[in-house]
This record gives sequence, structure tokens and C-alpha cells, in this order.
Amino acid sequence: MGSEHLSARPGFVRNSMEATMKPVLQLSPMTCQRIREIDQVAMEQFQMPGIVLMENAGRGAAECIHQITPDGNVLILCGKGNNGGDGFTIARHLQLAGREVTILAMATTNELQGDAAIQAKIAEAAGIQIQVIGETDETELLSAADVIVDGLLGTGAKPPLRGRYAKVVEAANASSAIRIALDIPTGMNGDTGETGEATFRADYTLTFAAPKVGFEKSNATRFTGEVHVISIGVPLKLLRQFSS
Ligand SMILES: NC(=O)C1=CN([C@@H]2O[C@H](COP(=O)(O)OP(=O)(O)OC[C@H]3O[C@@H](n4cnc5c(N)ncnc54)[C@H](O)[C@@H]3O)[C@@H](O)[C@H]2O)[C@H](O)CC1
Ligand SMILES: [K+]
Repeated sequence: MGSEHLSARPGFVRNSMEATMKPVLQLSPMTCQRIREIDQVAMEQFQMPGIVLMENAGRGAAECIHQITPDGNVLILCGKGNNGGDGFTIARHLQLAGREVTILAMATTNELQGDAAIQAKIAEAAGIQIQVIGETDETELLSAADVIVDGLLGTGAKPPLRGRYAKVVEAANASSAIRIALDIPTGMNGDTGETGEATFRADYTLTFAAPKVGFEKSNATRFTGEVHVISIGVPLKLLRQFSS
């Protein structure tokens, strides 16, 4: 029996957020440095390669994006670091769910390093459309998007934005698309909540592992929008080590 008949069967659990498991332990807000310590402990003490953390982050974020915006084309802005790597990962999972996905990358794949480079190569092999800034009409891409995902900068960046990042963020803010930030709205300091003149104004922020302390600062919600915490799949024992 083809899968298309499965959903007709009464009691069939459709793929939805309800079907996605949530950690039993929610971590309190943390600094970016503390979050990076979670990565380090996961890799060094729990033998979890970084690419596994990124795959978990990307898949969890993709499921949430598909739940928040069940249809419409998605433009994913990918920076040069692992925040961008999350974006490449998300693109594959949204494509798998049948969504129309385009990536606007701030660098070519061979300029990327580490886990981000791996995810970008997988996305390329998967045939996902990747446009590189400066080699495409980004204004056209941004104005045509129904959903814009901000995978430009995360915990590894400190404002003010350098180079073309500010222009892309301002063009995204001017669009009528639903805006979803990955981890931290680009342009915001995750520790202080301070925002520069160009800060991604998100309707939703999907933040990894734990909320960032900066999100609690005044007027931060103007840029984070509704915050959802996305699990990166580290063991409960590790979460317990980091829960205050
Ligand atoms: N444990 C977790 O939560 C996990 C988080 N993941 C994701 O990884 C990013 C952090 O990645 P990292 O490579 O350390 O840094 P970024 O991608 O945020 O940025 C680095 C990148 O940006 C350039 N840069 C720095 N400052 C600026 C600036 N002011 N203007 C322009 N460009 C800047 C810098 O040169 C680098 O190229 C985290 O946020 C999560 O999204 C993992 O995927 C999973 C585990
Ligand atoms: K971001």
C-alpha cells in the first residue's frame, strides 16, 4: 500500500510538531560562550561529532519552520560559519518535505570550512539552488520570497555587521516575507541584546540548545519575535550538567 493511503487510516499520526520529541529538560538562558561549552563537552566527553549537532539543529529547525509556515517558497540566507551551515542543512530537509527552497550564500562553497562546508556540499549534491551574493540579483530573490530564514550570523559574531551583511539584512527587513532567525537575529549581540543599525527583525527566532541571555533585555523581542528552543540532540546527562 502506497504511503499516500496511510494518512486516510483513522488514528494515523501525521508528521507534525506533536510527533517531534522535546527534551524533558529545558535549559535556562545562557551566554554564547556557555553555549559553545555545550558544543565542546558534547564533542569531547560524549563523542558527538560537530556535524551530528548541526544535523540535529538543522532538522529540528526545519520541522519548526514547516510547522510555522506550512507553505510558500523559502529563501535561506547563509553566512560563512556554522550558522550558515545550519541553513544549508535546513534547506535539504525542507526540500525533502516538498518545499521550494533557494539559498542566498555570502560565500562560495569552497570558501567555507568544517561542518558548514560539508553541509553546503551535500546541499549542492542534492541539487538545491544556491545563489552567491554579488553573482545574483539578491534584491529580486528577497522580494520574491514568502519566507526568509536568517542563517547569516549566530553565536560566533559580534555586531556591527561587516561587508554586505548589513545590506542583505536591511533588504530582508524591507520585504513582506515571514522572517525566521536561526539561533540569534543577525546584528544582535546574543549576550547583551544590543542591536546595531542593521538587525534582522524576526517574526520567530529558532534558537539552539538554550535561549540566549540577551533575549531578555528590553526591546530584544522587537528583533527576536517569538522564540522557540530547538534541541541539538545532546544527551540528557549533558543537559543536567548545564542546568543551573
Ligand atoms: N551548540 C549549538 O548551539 C550549536 C550551534 N550551531 C550553530 O553554529 C553557530 C555558531 O557558528 P560559528 O561558526 O561559531 O559562528 P557564526 O556562524 O555565528 O559566524 C562566524 C562567521 O561570521 C563572520 N563574522 C563574525 N563577526 C562578523 C560581523 N560582525 N560581520 C560580518 N561577519 C562576521 C566570521 O568571520 C565567521 O565567518 C551557532 O550560532 C549555531 O547556528 C551548530 O550548528 C550546532 C550546535
Ligand atoms: K542568525
